Amino acid sequence: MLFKGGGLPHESLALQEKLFGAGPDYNFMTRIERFKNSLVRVQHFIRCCARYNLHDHADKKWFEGVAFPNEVSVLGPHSGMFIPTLKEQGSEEQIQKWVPQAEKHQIMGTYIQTELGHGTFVRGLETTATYDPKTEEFILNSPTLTSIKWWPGGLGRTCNFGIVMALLYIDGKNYGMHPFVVQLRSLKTHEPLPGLTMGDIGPKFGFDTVDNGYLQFNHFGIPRENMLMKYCQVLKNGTYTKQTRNPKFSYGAMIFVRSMVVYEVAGQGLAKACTIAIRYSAIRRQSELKKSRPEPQILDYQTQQYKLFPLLALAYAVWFTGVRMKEIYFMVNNEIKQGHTERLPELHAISSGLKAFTTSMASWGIERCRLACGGHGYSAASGLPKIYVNATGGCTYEGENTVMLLQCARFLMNIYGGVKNGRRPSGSVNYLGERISSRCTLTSEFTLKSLADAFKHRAARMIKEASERLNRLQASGNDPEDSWNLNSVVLTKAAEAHCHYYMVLVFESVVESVEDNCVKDILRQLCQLLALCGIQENSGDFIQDGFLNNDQLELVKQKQLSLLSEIRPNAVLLVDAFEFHDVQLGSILGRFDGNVYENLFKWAKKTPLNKPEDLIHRLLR
Ligand SMILES: CC(C)(COP(=O)(O)OP(=O)(O)OC[C@H]1O[C@@H](n2cnc3c(N)ncnc32)[C@H](O)[C@@H]1OP(=O)(O)O)[C@@H](O)C(=O)NCCC(=O)NCCSC(=O)/C=C/CCCCCCCCCCCCC(=O)O
Ligand SMILES: Cc1cc2nc3c(=O)[nH]c(=O)nc-3n(C[C@H](O)[C@H](O)[C@H](O)COP(=O)(O)OP(=O)(O)OC[C@H]3O[C@@H](n4cnc5c(N)ncnc54)[C@H](O)[C@@H]3O)c2cc1C
Repeated sequence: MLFKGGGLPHESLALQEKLFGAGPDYNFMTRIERFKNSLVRVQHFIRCCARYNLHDHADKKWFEGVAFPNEVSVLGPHSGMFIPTLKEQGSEEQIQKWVPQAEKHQIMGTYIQTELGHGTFVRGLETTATYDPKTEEFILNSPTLTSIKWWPGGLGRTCNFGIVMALLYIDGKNYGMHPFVVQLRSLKTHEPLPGLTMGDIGPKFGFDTVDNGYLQFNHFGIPRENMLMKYCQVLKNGTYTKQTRNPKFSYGAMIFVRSMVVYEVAGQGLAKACTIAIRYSAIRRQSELKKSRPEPQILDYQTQQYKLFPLLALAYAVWFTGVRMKEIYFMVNNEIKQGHTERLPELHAISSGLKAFTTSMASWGIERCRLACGGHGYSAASGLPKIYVNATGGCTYEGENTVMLLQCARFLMNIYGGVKNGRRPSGSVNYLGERISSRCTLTSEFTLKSLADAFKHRAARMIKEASERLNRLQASGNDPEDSWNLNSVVLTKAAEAHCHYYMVLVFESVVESVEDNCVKDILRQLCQLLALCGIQENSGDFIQDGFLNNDQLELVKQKQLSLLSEIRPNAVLLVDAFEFHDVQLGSILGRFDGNVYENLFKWAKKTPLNKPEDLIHRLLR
């Protein structure tokens, strides 16, 4: 690991200092300036990776965090979607043809699926790719206004290639959604190719540094060889062949990004927000805790600890879960490459569920961190607004969270139904094969095992009840689709309970794996706090079937509050342990040196509004 801990080559830090610190500040730029500035940094990033022979993936990701603090550049869709899709869905010759160019950034690609009228419902997408055996071409077309491609990152001005998801038609027959490699712009002039209408979709809630764009096809021809043909082929004469029964292989890029989002977006975003809020809370002194005593650090108020320490515990939990999610993705993906696709449904379910669960929790948590920082939390100088608007996009892109929870619930219903027919579940759902014990083992010791068992009980019960309610709805005369919709709130909650249990279980396993007793004790406290807060915030789920009683809930609350003061001495160390460089944090409140006020004043004086300009003076006269 070349750069972990900030061993970044000096000039890159100098560039970052210039871009963020001494020079024009992101917060003082217009949207166009931010976009152009991001492109400058993309070029610098690519040059540095070549100059320092940066190939280790973790090193590149760390460096990306410095070059693009809390923002997505066009490298996101390019390396996060375009290249992985080529590798996963392309034939050997297609990989050889396009991947080297893409990895050298000779071509810049994006992933073009969503349309003006459809994002969630992929089967409702309208862009067509009609095969013409005479010219051996696919003719791409946007048949309606709602079929215009809309949202893809980098599509507006930057990317000259894209993977386009379109309905394949041969001899009038619709073969469904397939991926096509499409050159969008001339490699010489960078102008859109004839037959394409393209542009940027305009300002957004965040993502200022990315030109999310639109693309309208007007009978645009591409060679037959441009359909990605690892799993399905179209021969010259128009014959369609396929090597897989599972039509969802073409959805593979989405599983990859969902699996990565847990760590890269939710985990990193929440950990940064906790770092900023907890460091600032140790700096900020306010009000009077005791008469005639100096103003205390706001981190000494129990309410401030109650706001932030459960989020710190959650940040560690999402971080560990994100690492595990990546491990599972690469393991199952390798199995699929060997032809073993049995675990694809579970991978789809757990990646959908955890992507939804963790991005929702992280968005809520980042905003709570901002609120805990008072007025300065509301300043762009805190870095928290930018972290929030970029992280919360993860609740929508790569599958809107409600829909992703329903996908997870669909898998859980299938598994639960199978258990009733004698099938033994495995992996992340193995607990659904166990008898649900109604005996609660929670004691005042609150062992991690007993806490995990409580979440297991809650998830198993809610999945069982969702399945039984679905059956009752159907038995009372509703057709399967209406029964599903009338049960969908219960189903999403069952999916959340499953993901919550999964996250507590991962955290427990990490704590048990730690050998250093001091670290183990501190992480155990965080895991206990995570679980106790989960019980407190969802107490109805735990007392509904009598699993927990009021006395036990009182014990939960007492332990939760006592943990706050136990964690207080280590709180700053626990956020320092994330090892974010100041440039990665992008926050004056969260500076490692704690020198907040002097730098806040310096920063404010640089704001463009403070530049003496006749126009403003005239207006103010
Ligand atoms: C899944 C849908 C909702 C429904 O699909 P549908 O076809 O209708 O299927 P169903 O009828 O519901 O189910 C049929 C069966 O198919 C199974 N199924 C469904 N999907 C899959 C799948 N993907 N894989 C396997 N199996 C699947 C389903 O379970 C059913 O099985 P069964 O019958 O029950 O057995 C679908 O419509 C859908 O997916 N909708 C969501 C659309 C979506 O996700 N769009 C995303 C567009 S791209 C986008 O948004 C890009 C955003 C990028 C933003 C920038 C990101 C920056 C952050 C980068 C993150 C880090 C990257 C790091 C990279 C690096 O490390 O370098
Ligand atoms: C920052 C950002 C970057 C993006 N980048 C890309 C990209 O690079 N490439 C790309 O192709 N796309 C991209 N997208 C588009 C993104 O994938 C879609 O926005 C997303 O899939 C949601 O689809 P939609 O916008 O059509 O919302 P809709 O599907 O219209 O959803 C709107 C609302 O309806 C609800 N809803 C929809 N269907 C159901 C259902 N079945 N059950 C219950 N509720 C439902 C949803 O919960 C949601 O609240 C990006 C989006 C954002 C915000």
